Amino acid sequence: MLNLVLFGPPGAGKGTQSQKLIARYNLVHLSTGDLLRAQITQGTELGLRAKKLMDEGLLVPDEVVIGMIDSALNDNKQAAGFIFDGFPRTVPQAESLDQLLAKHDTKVSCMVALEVAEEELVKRLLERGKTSGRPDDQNEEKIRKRVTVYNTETAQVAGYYAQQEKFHALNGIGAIEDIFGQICTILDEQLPATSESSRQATDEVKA
Ligand SMILES: Nc1ncnc2c1ncn2[C@@H]1O[C@H](COP(=O)(O)OP(=O)(O)O)[C@@H](O)[C@H]1O
Ligand SMILES: [Mg+2]
Repeated sequence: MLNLVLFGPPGAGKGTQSQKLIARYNLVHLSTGDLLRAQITQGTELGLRAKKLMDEGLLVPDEVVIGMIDSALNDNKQAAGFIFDGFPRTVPQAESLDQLLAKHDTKVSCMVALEVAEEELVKRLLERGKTSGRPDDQNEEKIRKRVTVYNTETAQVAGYYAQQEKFHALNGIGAIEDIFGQICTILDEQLPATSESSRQATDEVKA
């Protein structure tokens, strides 16, 4: 299985790249933000609690998002792999993800972090806010608050994966296609030698 943790601050391009990656690698996209917004739309109790925190740019408690990921993994037992987008956001969440994946006899393949400077994030999210309908995209103060929460609470998750030699950083400023190509290069290295190399080997045998 190919399990990618796609990492980066709000507005870094995780959702954009995830849409391209799921098509190419046949992965299931698990965005905790999207899962929480679905709960809010459905008006569940969990959604109501989450909305208050999300509107303020704050993190939802670890056990809430871990529970959602646990169910999503159980609901997708046939998946070729997953993209974790917006999760894990804390080190305890990263530790829980390892435990959850171990129950399914798999593990995180790698983390790709998209690095984008704050001014560019603010610009992108204000632009996204014109159409996203997301209350947390609507004003600059809230956006900066989310970036601060990312820097203080979330950025250290990168160190967790660096220790395991799974960390890859990319410049998230540039053409969407170029960044996609760079992520693909990293992911292709993670794949077992089934696709490119063994296809070549098979061709050689045939020839
Ligand atoms: N490489 C890029 N260059 C310019 N704009 C981008 C790039 N990647 C994403 N965007 C735009 O930035 C905004 C945030 O991207 P998104 O994928 O929603 O980020 P995230 O999921 O990390 O919060 C979107 O409006 C998107 O169209
Ligand atoms: Mg997103």
